[in-house]
Amino acid sequence: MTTISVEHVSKSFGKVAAVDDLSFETPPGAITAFLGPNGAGKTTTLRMILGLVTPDSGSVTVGGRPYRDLDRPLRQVGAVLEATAFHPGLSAEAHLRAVAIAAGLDVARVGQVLDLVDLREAARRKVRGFSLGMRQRLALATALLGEPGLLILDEPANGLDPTGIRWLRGFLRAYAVDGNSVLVSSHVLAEVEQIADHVMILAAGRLRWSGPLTAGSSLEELYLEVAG
Ligand SMILES: Nc1ncnc2c1ncn2[C@@H]1O[C@H](COP(=O)(O)OP(=O)(O)OP(=O)(O)O)[C@@H](O)[C@H]1O
Repeated sequence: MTTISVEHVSKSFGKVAAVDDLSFETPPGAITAFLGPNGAGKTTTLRMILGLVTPDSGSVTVGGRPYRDLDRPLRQVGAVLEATAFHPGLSAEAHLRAVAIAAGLDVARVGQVLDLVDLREAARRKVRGFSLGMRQRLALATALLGEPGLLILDEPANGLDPTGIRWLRGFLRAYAVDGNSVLVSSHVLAEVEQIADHVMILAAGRLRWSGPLTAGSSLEELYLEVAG
């Protein structure tokens, strides 16, 4: 069970306090949504969890250890951050094979993840011709290669068509039901209401609200009250 633990974390860029004394733990086996206005510090926090940004103070661990100290990170954490870059001249399949080989994962997993994200038919096409939604699916396939217990997704529904959004919802629910954890950052409150078990609302780098989503109460009202 891979839990994220953030303890008294702060990060400034020059005079901007992007994250200010932030503490939280993600509940295991659940879908947690990370919400907040533009510039609230969500992406900075996700990047600190993944060891891409170093906090000025505090501690960030995944399954009890800093991300950079994980022995086989792709087996523990799958991440899709914004603007995921692929080599445009590679096919989806070649991209996935390259990542699998580099990470010491079984290449047989490539076919499985292509099926999981429903990209099998486009597997041999060059990524340069992929739509935004297809890129999202490929990014998710890449994140799933190591069968991680934790998925971290930044705006995963961005670019997906309505069928794709429904598919993503079902996929993430099944993934969480299997005992895995999902942390998803989003601005689409209607989508979050349908998908999340637990919500964290960040504003100006601080956690303003955290708790389970309760049926019948309006997330939009709560969000506007807390962060608006
Ligand atoms: N590399 C950086 N250099 C300078 N400032 C940065 C950097 N990264 C983030 N910031 C600043 O830190 C603050 C938090 O940004 P962050 O991207 O974490 O917000 P966010 O909640 O993800 O916003 P959005 O919803 O718009 O994606 C912003 O004021 C942003 O300009």
